[in-house]
Amino acid sequence: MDARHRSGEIHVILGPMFAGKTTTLLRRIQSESSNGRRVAMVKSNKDTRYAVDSIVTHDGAKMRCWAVPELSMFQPKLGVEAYDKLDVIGIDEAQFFEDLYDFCCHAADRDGKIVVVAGLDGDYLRRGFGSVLDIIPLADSVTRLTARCELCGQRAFFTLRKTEEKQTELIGGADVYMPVCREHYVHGQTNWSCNNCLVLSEGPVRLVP
Ligand SMILES: Nc1ncnc2c1ncn2[C@@H]1O[C@H](COP(=O)(O)OP(=O)(O)O)[C@@H](O)[C@H]1O
Ligand SMILES: Cc1cn([C@H]2C[C@H](O)[C@@H](COP(=O)(O)O)O2)c(=O)[nH]c1=O
Repeated sequence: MDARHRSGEIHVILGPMFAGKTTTLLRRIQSESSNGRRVAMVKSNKDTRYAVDSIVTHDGAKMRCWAVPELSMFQPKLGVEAYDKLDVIGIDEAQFFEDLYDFCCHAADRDGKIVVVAGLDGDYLRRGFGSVLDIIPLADSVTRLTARCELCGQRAFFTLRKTEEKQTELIGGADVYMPVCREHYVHGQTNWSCNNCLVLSEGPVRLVP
């Protein structure tokens, strides 16, 4: 059946860095493809860490994708005919797309696509990242994955930045970030502010050389 004639779906995969979001996305897209669905993957062209035109997990699994600055450019880049034939669209690094909400709405509600979205729900300060949290009310399913705390092995819910850069967007991997549990997130900050309180802590870990 043509995708336009069935109702679409939106599935969202969230979590800190190293939680397996991209791995889960790739598996889902590969499984849809094995079931005969026509699939395409898209990521932000801001992320050139491992490859320009592939989505790559931290342990090296990869799949070809379209890299675009904004999702509105996906259909023009792919071509209208190819877009119309698609059943499933996988989006990685969703936090970098400002037009995520509109794209997901149109793709699922209007065009009948199954959209699988992977991204960071929070930035290094644990604030909502980009438009990722905005699409939760649109979703059929939301899966929040956890990583392993790099300092104690407990479940990690947060991403700690190891460097002193302050801008929200800073492309990087294990050189810049690590997954941590709540305790090590709090103690890993040399100073941080929350709800107007400032805590100065030396903590057990020294992150900034
Ligand atoms: N601290 C870490 N540094 C580098 N790789 C890690 C670390 N923790 C986990 N990994 C690897 O990363 C994989 C998950 O990669 P990926 O799916 O790309 O995660 P995400 O997209 O959530 O960042 C794990 O299966 C593991 O092999
Ligand atoms: C926490 C945080 C992350 N980023 C960047 C760092 C990476 O390039 C991506 C996340 O990639 P992953 O597939 O989830 O491992 O986002 C950022 O720019 N700002 C942040 O606060």
